[in-house]
Amino acid sequence: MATKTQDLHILFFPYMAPGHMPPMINMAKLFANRGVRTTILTTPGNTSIVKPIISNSPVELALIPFPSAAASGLPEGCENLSSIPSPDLIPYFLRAVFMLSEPFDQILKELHPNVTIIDAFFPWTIDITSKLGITQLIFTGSGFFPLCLTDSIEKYKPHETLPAETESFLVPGIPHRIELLKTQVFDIGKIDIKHLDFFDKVRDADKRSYGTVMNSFYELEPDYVEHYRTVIGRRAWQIGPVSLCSEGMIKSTTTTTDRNHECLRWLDEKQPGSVLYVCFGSLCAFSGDQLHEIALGLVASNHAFILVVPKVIERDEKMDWMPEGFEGRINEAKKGFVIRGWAPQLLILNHEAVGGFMTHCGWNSTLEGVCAGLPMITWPLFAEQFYNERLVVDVLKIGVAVGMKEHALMPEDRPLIHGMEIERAVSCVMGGGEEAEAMRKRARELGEMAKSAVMEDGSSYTELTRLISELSALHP
Ligand SMILES: O=c1ccn([C@@H]2O[C@H](COP(=O)(O)OP(=O)(O)O[C@H]3O[C@H](CO)[C@@H](O)[C@H](O)[C@H]3O)[C@@H](O)[C@H]2O)c(=O)[nH]1
Repeated sequence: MATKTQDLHILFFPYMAPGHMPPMINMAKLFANRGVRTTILTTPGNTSIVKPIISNSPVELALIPFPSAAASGLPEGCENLSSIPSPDLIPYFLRAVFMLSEPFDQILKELHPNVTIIDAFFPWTIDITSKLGITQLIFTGSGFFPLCLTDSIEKYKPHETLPAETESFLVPGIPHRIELLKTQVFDIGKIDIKHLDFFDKVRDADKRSYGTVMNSFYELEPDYVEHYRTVIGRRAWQIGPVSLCSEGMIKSTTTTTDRNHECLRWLDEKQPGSVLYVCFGSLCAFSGDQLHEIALGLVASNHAFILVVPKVIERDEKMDWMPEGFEGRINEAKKGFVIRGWAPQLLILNHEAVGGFMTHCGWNSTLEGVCAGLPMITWPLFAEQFYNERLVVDVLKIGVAVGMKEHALMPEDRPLIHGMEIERAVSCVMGGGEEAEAMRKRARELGEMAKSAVMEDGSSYTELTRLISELSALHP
C-alpha cells in the first residue's frame, strides 16, 4: 500500500561532530528517497560537511547562525566539536550550543516542519517543539546494546555497591552475561559537574520525545531491540546501517579527494584480507608514548597496516612518537602506510585488501566495521565505547580486546598498552588458525546481514516504511 507522504516535512538537526553529522544526513536522504520532504539544519561553518552528502538529492539545507562571538572564548569558525583546538574550550562550545535555542525557535516558525529528528545532545529543543506542536524524534547516535547497558547501570548502580577490592561486576537484567570493570563505566555523574545537568536534560528530553530513530539493524542486536522496547518501554525504529542505505551510498558519501587518496592505490597492491586498518575515530587523542607502543606493536606483528594519526591525536605536531627508523622501515618494506589527518574510512574498510580493523568502538566505526564484514581489535577509550566493545567481543564474537581497562577522556589519564599486547591482539585477528577463521566467517556473515537489512523488504527497509506510515498518520 502506498504511503501518503506529501504532507510530511521532517527537519533533521544533527549535533556538530563527525560521529553525529554524516549518519543523520544519510538518514535524511533515506526519508527523501521515499518521497518525504526533508530539511537539514546546521550552522554555516558545517555546510561543507552537509553539501557533498546531499548533492544530487532533494534534501533541503537550512542555516542557523552559530554564536561564536557571544560565546566568547571560542575561536571564530569553530563550529564543530572536531575543530576545537583544546579540550579546555569544550565548555564554551557547549554554551554556544545552548544559545542556539532562540534562532531555532524562529527557524521552526518559518519552516513549519511537522516532525523533527533531533540529536539527543540538543535536549533544550524539546521545550520548543512541544510548544509548537511538532512531533519530536530523537537520534542518539549509538545502538540498542549500549543504551540498554546504560539504562541497567543507571537503574541498579551495580558498580557502586561492590566491595572496594572487587574490580568487576555483571550488568543486571540484560539478555547476556556481560561483565564490566568498575573503571569502564561511563560515569555520566562525573561529567555533569561541568555540564549543567546536561545528561539529566538529555534523559528528560528523551522521555518526552515521541521515540528514537536508531542507526542499527534488527539482526545485529535483536535481544536488545526487544529489551529496549519491552523492558525499558521506549518507542524505537532501527533503520540502518544508514551508511549502506541506498545504492552507491558509500560513493555518494565520500568526496573525490577521498576517492583519490593515495592509500587506496597502496591497498590495490596488497593481497585480499592482508591489511589491518587502525583508526580511533574523530575525537580521540593519544600520548606520544602510546603512539610509540602502537607503532612497535604493529611492526612486531609483521602484518601490513594503515595507521591513521589525525591532527587531534598527534596534538603536538612535533611530538616525537615514532620509533627510530619506523617510517623508513615500513615504507621500504611497503608494510605500513601512515595517514596524518582524515582517512577515507568507508573506502578503506570496504577495500578487499583490508582484513581487520583496530577501532576505538565509536558506534559509527563499529557499525562500519560490521558492514564491511571485518573482524575487529577493540580499544575503547571513553563514552559508551567500552559497552560497544562487549557487543563486538562477547555477543557477536567478532573481535579481540586489546585490553584497555580504564575509561578516560584525557590521554595522560590512561594506562599504557604495551606493544606486546598490541602484537598479541593483531596476531589473534589477522593470523591463521581455526579460531581466527571462525571469527572472520562470523564477521562476513554479519556483513551480509547488514546489507540485506537495507534492501527492499529487508528489516530496516520495512521498519522505515512503518515509521513513515506512523508519522504520516499523525500528520494527515
Ligand atoms: O580519519 C577518519 C576518522 C573517522 N572517520 C569517520 O568518522 C566517524 C567517527 O565516528 P565514531 O566511530 O562513532 O567515533 P567518534 O567520532 O569518536 O564518535 C563519538 O560519537 C559516537 C556516536 O554517538 C559515539 O559512539 C562515540 O563514543 C563518540 O566518541 C566514522 O563514521 C568514521 O568513518 C573518517 O571517515 N576518517
